[in-house]
Amino acid sequence: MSEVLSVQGLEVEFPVPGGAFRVLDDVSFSVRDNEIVGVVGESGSGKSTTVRSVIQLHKPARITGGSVVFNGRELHRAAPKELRRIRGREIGFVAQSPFDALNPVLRIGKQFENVIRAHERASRGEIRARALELLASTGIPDPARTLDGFPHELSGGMAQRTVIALALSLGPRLLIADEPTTALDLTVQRQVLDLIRGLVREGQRSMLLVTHDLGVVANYCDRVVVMYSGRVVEVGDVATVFGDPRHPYTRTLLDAATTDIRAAAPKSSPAKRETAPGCNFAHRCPRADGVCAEERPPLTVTDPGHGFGCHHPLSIEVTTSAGTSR
Ligand SMILES: Nc1ncnc2c1ncn2[C@@H]1O[C@H](COP(=O)(O)OP(=O)(O)OP(=O)(O)O)[C@@H](O)[C@H]1O
Repeated sequence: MSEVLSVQGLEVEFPVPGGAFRVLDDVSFSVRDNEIVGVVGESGSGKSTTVRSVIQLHKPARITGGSVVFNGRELHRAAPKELRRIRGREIGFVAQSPFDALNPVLRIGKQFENVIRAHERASRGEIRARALELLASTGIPDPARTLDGFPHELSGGMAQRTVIALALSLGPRLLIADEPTTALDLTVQRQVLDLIRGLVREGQRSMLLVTHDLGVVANYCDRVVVMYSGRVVEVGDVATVFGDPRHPYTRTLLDAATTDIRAAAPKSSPAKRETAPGCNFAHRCPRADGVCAEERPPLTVTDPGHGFGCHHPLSIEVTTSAGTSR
C-alpha cells in the first residue's frame, strides 16, 4: 500500500510575547492509500495543529522543522499558489463547525460555484448537476432546495453534510476532518460519520480524522496516532494499539474512554512542555523514573507499523530461563 501523506519530524511553533512556544515536537506518521487514520489525544495535545499544518492552515504558527510530503510533493516548502491549488482539489478539509466553513450571505449553490471555479472551468449547469449529485450522496433529502437556500436555513447536521459535499466536490485524494461531528447533536454524529466513511471508502480516498472519541477511532479508523503534549507517543493499527497499548498514556486514555477524554486530564502546561528534556508524560506516569525525566524516549517500532515512545513500555513480560523481566 503506498503512502499518500508522510509527515516526518514535524516541529511547529506559535509566536508568543518574548519568544516562541513549540506546539509540535518531532511529529511523524503516515497515511496510506484508502485508509482512515485517527488522531487522538487530550485537549491541547496538538491534534488540530498537526492536521492544519499539513495544509498550512495553522497560522499564526510556523513550521520550524521536519517535512510534510503529500503524493510526492513537499507541502512544507510549497508556494502559496501551489498550496491553494492542492487545497480543495487534492486535499479536502472539513472543520468542526459547518457554519464557520459556509459563507452566511451566499446561497449554497453559489458556494459550490466558487469552490469548483477556483480550480476548474465548468458551466453553471455542470456545477449544479455535480452539486445536486454530491448533496444527494450525503443524504440531504431535497438537494435542489438546499442549493437554492442559505446556510442559516440548514440544521447543523444538514450544514455539515453540505460542507462534506463541498469538500468532496473536486474529488480530493485525502480528506482531513477535524472533529467533524463535535458540534452536532449526538443522534446526528453517527449518521455523519457513517456517511464520511462510506464516501471515503467508495471514492478510494484516504482520511485523516481528528477526534476526542476513542469509540469513533475503534469504529471508523484503520490506524491511530496517539498524541500527548505535542508529540506522538504511540502509532499503529487500531486493533494493536487499543488491544495491546505499550505507552502508559495510551493506557490512561483507554481507561478514561468511558468518560470524555477532554475531562480526563488537565491541559498540559506550555511552560512544562517547552522545558521538558525527557518524556512529556513523565510527571503523570506511574512507571516514570530518572531516565524518563532526563532523556526523550525514541519511537520504538516493534511489530510492523506499531511504534511507541516510552522507556518503560507496558506489556513487555518476557519470560527467560533466568526468570521474568519487565
Ligand atoms: N494561536 C495560538 N497561539 C499560541 N498557542 C496556541 C494557539 N493556538 C493553539 N495554541 C496552543 O497549541 C497547543 C495545541 O493546540 P491544538 O488546538 O492543536 O490542540 P488540540 O489537541 O487540537 O486541542 P483541542 O482538542 O482542544 O482542539 C495548545 O497548547 C494550544 O494552547
